[in-house]
Amino acid sequence: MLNSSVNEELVNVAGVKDGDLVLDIGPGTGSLTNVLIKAGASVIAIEKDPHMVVLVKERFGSTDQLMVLQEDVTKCHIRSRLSSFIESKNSTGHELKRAKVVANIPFNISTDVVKQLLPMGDIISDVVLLLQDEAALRLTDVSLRKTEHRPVNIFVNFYSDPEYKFKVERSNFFPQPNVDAAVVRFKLKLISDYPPVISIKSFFSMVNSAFNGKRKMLRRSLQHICSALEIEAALMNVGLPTTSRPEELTLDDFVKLHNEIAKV
Ligand SMILES: C[S@@+](CC[C@H](N)C(=O)[O-])C[C@H]1O[C@@H](n2cnc3c(N)ncnc32)[C@H](O)[C@@H]1O
Repeated sequence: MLNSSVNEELVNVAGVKDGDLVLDIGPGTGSLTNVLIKAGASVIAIEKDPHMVVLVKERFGSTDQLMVLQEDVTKCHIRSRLSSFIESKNSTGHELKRAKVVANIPFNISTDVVKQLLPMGDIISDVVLLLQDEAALRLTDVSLRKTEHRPVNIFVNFYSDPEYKFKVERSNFFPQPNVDAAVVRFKLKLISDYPPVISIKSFFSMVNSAFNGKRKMLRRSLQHICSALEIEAALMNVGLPTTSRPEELTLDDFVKLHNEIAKV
């Protein structure tokens, strides 16, 4: 990162304050980690590259605000790492509740990381990421109604309130990538604020099946769940046309439809 103010803005967007617990994914040489530590946070950094791990440990050797884990974040058991850290801090008189995630992650793992983190609202309050601009727009724009974008939008909006914060031009990076980046914030919902579905697992299974039959009417793509007539009846009962296609439904429509089908 050539422009260090971008790291400061990431930390500001997350509202990091003294005593917060922050997960930094891919600390690299530690430029973002440094801003987090200066803001007074306790930082858990997960870094895959052993050389970077050595580098970042050397850079912050004298601080007890940093724990570096040499792991691949997509394979890491983040929940147990965070909860055991919170428990051990709280046993020494702290009052840590939920962690924040602030990270400048490689673009190729961003969707996996978003899918991994958003369902952890019980233990994480905010996820602030620097993403490829196109991915940032796709994940946060609730008005997008393109078939290929909708399943992930249903997922993101089920678990969080997403917000596109600002664009970061490619000239801020070295080597310069051939795409721009953007900062996004996901405010994670507590479990009690999730849309009221009868079963989260079967809800997402239905959403995914609906979109697997791209541009197909739901009465056809959901036929493995129940008959076309039953799907048509469920659509009518929730106030939707019997000819509805998945890209025409909002998150709320999917929730109502799932709960209606579950009664069958
Ligand atoms: C774009 S650099 C970020 C550097 C740093 N955060 C900064 O602001 O200067 C990405 C870092 O993520 C690390 N990384 C890549 N894939 C990873 C993975 N699956 N798990 C953990 N770290 C990963 C890389 O080794 C690299 O250090």
